Amino acid sequence: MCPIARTGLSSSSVTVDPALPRLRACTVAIDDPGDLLDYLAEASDVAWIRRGDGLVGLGVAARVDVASLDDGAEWWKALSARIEHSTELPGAWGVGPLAFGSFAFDAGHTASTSVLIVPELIIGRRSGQSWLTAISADGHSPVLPAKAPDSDGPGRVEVRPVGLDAAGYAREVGRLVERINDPDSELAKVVLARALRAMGERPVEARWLAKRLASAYPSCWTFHVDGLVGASPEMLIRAEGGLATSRVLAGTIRRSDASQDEALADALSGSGKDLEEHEFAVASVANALRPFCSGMNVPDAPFVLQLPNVMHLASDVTGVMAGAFSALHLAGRLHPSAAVCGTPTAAALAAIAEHEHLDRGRYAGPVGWIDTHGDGEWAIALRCGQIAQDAASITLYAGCGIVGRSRPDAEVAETEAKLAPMLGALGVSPGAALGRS
Ligand SMILES: C=C(O[C@H]1C=CC=C(C(=O)O)[C@@H]1O)C(=O)O
Repeated sequence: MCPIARTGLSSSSVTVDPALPRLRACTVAIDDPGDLLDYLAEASDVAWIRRGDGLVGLGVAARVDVASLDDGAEWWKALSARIEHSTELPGAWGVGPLAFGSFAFDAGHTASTSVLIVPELIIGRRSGQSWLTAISADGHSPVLPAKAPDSDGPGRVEVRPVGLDAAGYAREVGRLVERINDPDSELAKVVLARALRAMGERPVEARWLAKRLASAYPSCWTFHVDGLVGASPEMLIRAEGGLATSRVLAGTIRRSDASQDEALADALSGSGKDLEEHEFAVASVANALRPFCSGMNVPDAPFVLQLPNVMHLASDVTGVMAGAFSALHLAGRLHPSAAVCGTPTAAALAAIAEHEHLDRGRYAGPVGWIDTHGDGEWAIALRCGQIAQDAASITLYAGCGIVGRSRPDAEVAETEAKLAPMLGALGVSPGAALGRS
């Protein structure tokens, strides 16, 4: 049995639902367990990996479907108050009992649920320190399980559009550009997405995809929660000990070969159309975060973030929190940012519903984890796909910010570049999947 030495969170001001379980958590330091993704075995297991470090969660100690980020924040706050935690690593950020979650982009326009999962066992590693946390009703001690065996992957994969095909997407981009340029319209930017369904010869497995994504896109946050798997470059909100950080991306150029990188980076940072897209995204995040901060740093100009497939204009917005705000509470204020929705928000949401012809599900919604102190990391679920319940297929998504100067053919090409990570992880050549040889 794991001795209970201290509790995880003060329960002041939390209304405790008696239906919530009482849980005991025990954290122990361990030797390096190797590749964390090797431990993923079941579809309910969760993962959060960057540069080889991170977290995997196995089994389910508690799970809830919630209607909103705020409902999720309340549920976790109440459950946290019922978790007793003993730990060999007191004070270490993100170490201990956690909830992992994935939220729908627009709860009002989707058949998808939003979910929070508290795993029974968390295996973590950060900066050379590894640990195990067990969470259960009886407070048993954590034990490192055997690594799960590798599968053969999905085999031959067939890809088809869901909703709009490339020509339909280009047509809707053209219509949006006309609307945005109409002097009577309040619309300034709309992020329009498209989707592909990839069907495997064998089941599509999160672990297979996550391992390939984590190795090909190490600087991105590779995630898996409830069938949503991807490698996102965009951090909606990271909360650590009173500091809030958001990595805002908008404005994209496709990479070709390394000899072109400098010219491409110059072209991107000098592109008026991309800078306009980016400014809307930064303003939406900075304005939403400001009321919760006593001080903020909003960069005057973006830097160029280089990924294997694309370059993005990027800004790291930081703030010192003016109170104890949880990462999920802040995610609820920031989502949907103009990086995935548009400006102004309500008009952009309505335009998305009208022009996109797609249920986004959890694509472009927050995905991440939260600890019992309210700290955590919530990325925007981009460069991702949702595995079907029967694992026979995965739906892949990509979107682009449309402004008055956008060109339909260039936006189609940009969605193709953004689909490349998931297609590559599935072993499909993006050219073949998109009807180009
Ligand atoms: C909406 C997506 O990307 C966003 C993040 C970075 C750059 C973007 C852009 O340049 O349009 C998008 O705002 C996506 O990947 O599906």
